[in-house]
Amino acid sequence: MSSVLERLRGGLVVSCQANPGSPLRDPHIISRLALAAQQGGAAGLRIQGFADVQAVRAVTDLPLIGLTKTDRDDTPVYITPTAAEAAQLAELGSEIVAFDATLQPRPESVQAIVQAIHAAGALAMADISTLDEARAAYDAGADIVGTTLAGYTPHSRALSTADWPLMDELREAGLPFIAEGRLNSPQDAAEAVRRGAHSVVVGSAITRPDVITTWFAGAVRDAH
Ligand SMILES: CC(=O)N[C@H](C=O)[C@@H](O)[C@H](O)[C@H](O)COP(=O)(O)O
Repeated sequence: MSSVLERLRGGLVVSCQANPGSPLRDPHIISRLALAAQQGGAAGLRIQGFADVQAVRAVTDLPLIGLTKTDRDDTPVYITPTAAEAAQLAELGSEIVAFDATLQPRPESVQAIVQAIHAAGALAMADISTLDEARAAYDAGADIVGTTLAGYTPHSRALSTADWPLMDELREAGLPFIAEGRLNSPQDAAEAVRRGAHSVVVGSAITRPDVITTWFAGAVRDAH
C-alpha cells in the first residue's frame, strides 16, 4: 500500500465541507476548520472544490482527499464526475482524489478517471455504495474504496445509520476500505475500525454545526 495510505491507516480523516448556502461556505473558513481538525488529531482531511483544496493545502501538510461536487443534468454522478476535474484536484495538491465509482449512468468511465488521477501523481479513492461497485472499482485500478455513497444511490441500502453490513461484506471479501458516511459519534468511528476499516472519514458530526444543531434541537423538542 502506498505511503500516503500508510499514513492514514488506523486514523481519522476529517471531512471539512460546506454546501452552497451554508454560512461556512468560504475557503478561508474551511481552512480554519481543517486546522482545528489537525489540532484535534486528524490524520488527514477530505476537502471539496478547487478553492477549498487550495486554501487547505496552503496551511497544512496533512494528506488531502480532494473531490468536487458537480451537479449535472445528464447524470446522477456528482462526486468528481470527470477526469479533468480529478486531474485538477491532484495538481492542486490532493494526494488522494475521491470520485464516484457507483454503477449508474456516468459521463466518463471509472477507468478513465482512475487513469487521469494516476497520471497526475495521486491515488484514486473510489466512493462506492455496494460490494459489487467496490469489486468493479478495484478491477478498474482504484487504490482504495470508501463507503461514502452507501445509502445515496437507488440500489444501495437505505439506512439512517452507517452501512455496517457493507463494511462486513467488504471485510469478508478481503477488500480494504475507508469507512465514510453517517459515522456520527466517536463510538461509530471506533465500531468502523473494529469492522475492519482501513481508516475512518467523519464529516457532519465534526464540521457541520448546522447539521449538529438539528440533532440537538430535535432531541430537545422531542423531550417535551
Ligand atoms: C453522500 C455525499 O455526498 N457525501 C459527501 C462526500 O464527500 C459529504 O457530503 C459527506 O459529508 C462525507 O461523505 C462525510 O459523511 P458524513 O457527513 O455523513 O460524516
